[in-house]
Order: sequence, then C-alpha cells, then structure tokens
Amino acid sequence: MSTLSFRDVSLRYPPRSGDAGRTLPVLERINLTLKAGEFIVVIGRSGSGKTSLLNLAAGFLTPSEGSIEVDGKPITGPGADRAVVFQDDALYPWLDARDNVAFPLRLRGIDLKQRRARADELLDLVGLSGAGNCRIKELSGGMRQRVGIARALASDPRFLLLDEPLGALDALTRSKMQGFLLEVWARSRSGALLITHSIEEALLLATRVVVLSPNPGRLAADIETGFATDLLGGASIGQIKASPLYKRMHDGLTGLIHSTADENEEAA
Ligand SMILES: Nc1ncnc2c1ncn2[C@@H]1O[C@H](COP(=O)(O)OP(=O)(O)OP(=O)(O)O)[C@@H](O)[C@H]1O
Repeated sequence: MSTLSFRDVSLRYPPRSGDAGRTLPVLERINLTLKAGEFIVVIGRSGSGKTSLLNLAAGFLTPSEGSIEVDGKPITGPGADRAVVFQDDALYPWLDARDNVAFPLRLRGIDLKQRRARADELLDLVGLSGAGNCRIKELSGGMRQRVGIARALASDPRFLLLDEPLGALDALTRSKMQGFLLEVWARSRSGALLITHSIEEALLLATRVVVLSPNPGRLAADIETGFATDLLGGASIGQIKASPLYKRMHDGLTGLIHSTADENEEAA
C-alpha cells in the first residue's frame, strides 16, 4: 500500500522585510503518514501552516529539516504520483475542457487520440460528459473545479493534494461538490490530503482530521472519523449533521482550534 510520510519535518521561511534577519519557523517536527485509501483533512487557524504542509507534500517546497517520503523514498520535487488541485482552478483558458484534462497525458507523450479518449472518460467520471468542447470561460465555478479534479486524476496519481478546492464556491454548489469529491476519491483508491477552513467540510470528507496549532505549526490532534463512510453508504448530510456524535465532534474541534495557542500571542 502506497504511503506519503512526513518524517520529523520542520520548515522555516527566509526572513521577511522587517524581521531583522530572523527566519520564520512555520512547521515544527511534523510526523504524519497518509496511506492510499485514507482521506486526511487538515484544519487549523489562519497562518498555522496548512498550505505550507501541502506544498511540501507536493514537492513545491523543501523541508528545512526532516524528509517527505513516498513509499519510503525521499521526494526531491513535484511528481506524477502526487496531483494538486488548488482553490483557483488554474486551468488553461486557451484549451477546451477536454484538452485541459488531457494535458498531463500530453506531457507523458501519450498520443492525441488516446489522451482525448481518456480525457472523455475522466469528464464522464466527474459528471461532465459532453462538456469536452467547452471553453473554460463557458463553465461555472463548480464545473471548472470538476475539470481541475479530472485533470488531477489523469496521471493516475497515488495521492491527491487538495488546497481549499471548494473554498470559492457558493454554499449549495460546495455541498454538492463535497459528495462528488468523496465519490471520486473512493473510486480512485488514492490517498487524499485536503486543506480547509471549514470544520463541517473536514468532518464530512475526512477519514482522519488533523489539527495544526499555529506558530510554529505542530500537530495538535489526529482524529479518526466515520462520517465520510456514512455519506458514501447513502446517509444524507442532514442526517449526519443531526447526529449527537457529529455535534460533539464539531464542538470539540471548534474548541480545540480556538484553544490552540499562538506562542507569539501568548508572549504578548
Ligand atoms: N513564501 C513565504 N515566505 C515567507 N513566509 C511565508 C511564505 N508563505 C507563507 N508564509 C508564512 O508562513 C505562515 C504559514 O502560512 P500558510 O499559508 O502555510 O498558512 P495557512 O494555515 O495555510 O494559512 P491560511 O489558513 O490563512 O491560508 C504564515 O505566517 C505566512 O505568513
């Protein structure tokens, strides 16, 4: 089974202007393993280092200490085994939906006919059959995010890294997309690491919720949850949110995030 592991990972950013040459410790001694078939959602206060954590997993950043490993092998940069989806869909506006999805296959040298056929399969999977010829500007925000997810799946990644992918959507579309994302992940059998500000989203999507405390970011909690399995099994979001267990966990996480101390604030 594939694993993506943070081993004693610390990250410091170079000094910012006005910081008198001091580096900024952002993450400290993170130990975390994401397995294929798991859906880890990371929450924490603003600035706790969530995006930095995801960028490290993607290989866009290099740890100051420690290592990030896929199946025990340290990563040295981005790779096709890890696909990233951002809040801003980052699609290519000069390509239609099909060619956006097919783009990673083009980079792998797969011929035009084959990659377009695969792109159409992926567009079917994300519920966009028939939208292949659409220009990106003709698609709604939710549709664009689905094209982004289809594109991420094109390289058959072992890990999906999702940075607030639903953050820019209206409440109704977001709620629909949560169910959809869960189904796509379950079918792909990949490991997912998602960042969100929403405790509700974390509880509905995660098999594990990880809480980061700020300044520097440390793991404050790592909690297994079963609501995603309930959703996939046919329970409605309303049923889940009405359950006493959901309410207890929501209250517990809210309290935990508010109580996570910012060392700078404590010292002030
Ligand atoms: N490129 C950078 N150079 C210097 N400092 C940075 C850089 N990127 C982020 N930071 C700082 O690192 C800290 C963590 O940022 P990060 O974006 O990882 O947190 P976050 O938890 O994702 O925040 P938010 O919830 O607000 O998106 C913040 O103090 C931020 O100002």
